[in-house]
Amino acid sequence: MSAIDADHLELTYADGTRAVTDVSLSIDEGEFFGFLGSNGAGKTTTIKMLVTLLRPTSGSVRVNGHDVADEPRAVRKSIGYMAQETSIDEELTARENIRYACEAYGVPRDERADRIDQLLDLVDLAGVADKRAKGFSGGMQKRLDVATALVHEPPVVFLDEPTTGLDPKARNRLWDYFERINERGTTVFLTTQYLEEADHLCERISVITDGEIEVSGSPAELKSLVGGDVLEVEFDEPSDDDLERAREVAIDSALVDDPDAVERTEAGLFVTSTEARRHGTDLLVALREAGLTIVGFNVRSPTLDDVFLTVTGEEYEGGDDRADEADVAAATGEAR
Ligand SMILES: Nc1ncnc2c1ncn2[C@@H]1O[C@H](COP(=O)(O)OP(=O)(O)OP(=O)(O)O)[C@@H](O)[C@H]1O
Repeated sequence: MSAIDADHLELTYADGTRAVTDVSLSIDEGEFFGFLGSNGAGKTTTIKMLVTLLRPTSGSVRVNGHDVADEPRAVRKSIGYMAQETSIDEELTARENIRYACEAYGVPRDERADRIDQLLDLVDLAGVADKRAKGFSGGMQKRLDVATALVHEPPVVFLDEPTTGLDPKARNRLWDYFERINERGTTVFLTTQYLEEADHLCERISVITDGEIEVSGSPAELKSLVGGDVLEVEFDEPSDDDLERAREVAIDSALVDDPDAVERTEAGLFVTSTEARRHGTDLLVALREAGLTIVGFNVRSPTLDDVFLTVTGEEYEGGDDRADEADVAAATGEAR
């Protein structure tokens, strides 16, 4: 059985915005699934339909075998949802927050104490269980958020940008918990601003643009769409004319048969080619002969950022690695 089956979902908001125009998904039980798209592409709207918070304008969804329109309560009981906004109460302690979630999700009374202890352990908050969440770092609050979404041991969890704004260390810790949950058999549906996060965690990814699924596949399958390795070349303070001349030299080179494989960057070029490793130096020679001064070059395997650029023609927005300064400070304090 699929954990999530969405068939031609559409959603138009009351003001006429067609946020989702065609989304079909089939996600297996136990799969770690990534849902990627630029800001405003329709990710949150899709998630909200899957978790029963928005009724599709058309199309149907089944989650854990239950129809979202006909059996919303059964769906809600079988999922955990970590929204972009935190759901924790800062005035309560970590333990009280989880206890409150147990009550809300109807966890049987005699199971609650054990469940709370297990979850505090799972997200490494046992040591601060009786401290108020107000004093927690951003990373600790997110971990508490994860715990509250898991109290009823749902077979499917939805994580909407769970690591946004966290520093890399706090993000890495959360990745561990997500992997642990998934290893226990939980299906995970993740959206993220960080493509490296999707690459690290997800078995399969769908990319949504303008409300429609553009492409789906494993990270390796998606990377193969880029069409080769990427040769990055950087010039010494190039003018616009220099960059244009360099682009023409690259397009004329034996490395490239499609002009779209050559991308201008701020100070150089990205050239995608299956021959980049073997014959990249020929291009460097040609560029030098054309009078360009090369100050750096590198051949690398494609990343999901390259996939996004190839598939959508745009750079992935939101891949901003700067964490909140307050978060970094708090996380550093936490490490001491
Ligand atoms: N309540 C609403 N009423 C009208 N339009 C909306 C509403 N909520 C979202 N939208 C619009 O629908 C489109 C999709 O938004 P959505 O929040 O699903 O995108 P997203 O991919 O999750 O983006 P983000 O990464 O910014 O959260 C956008 O154009 C957005 O402005």
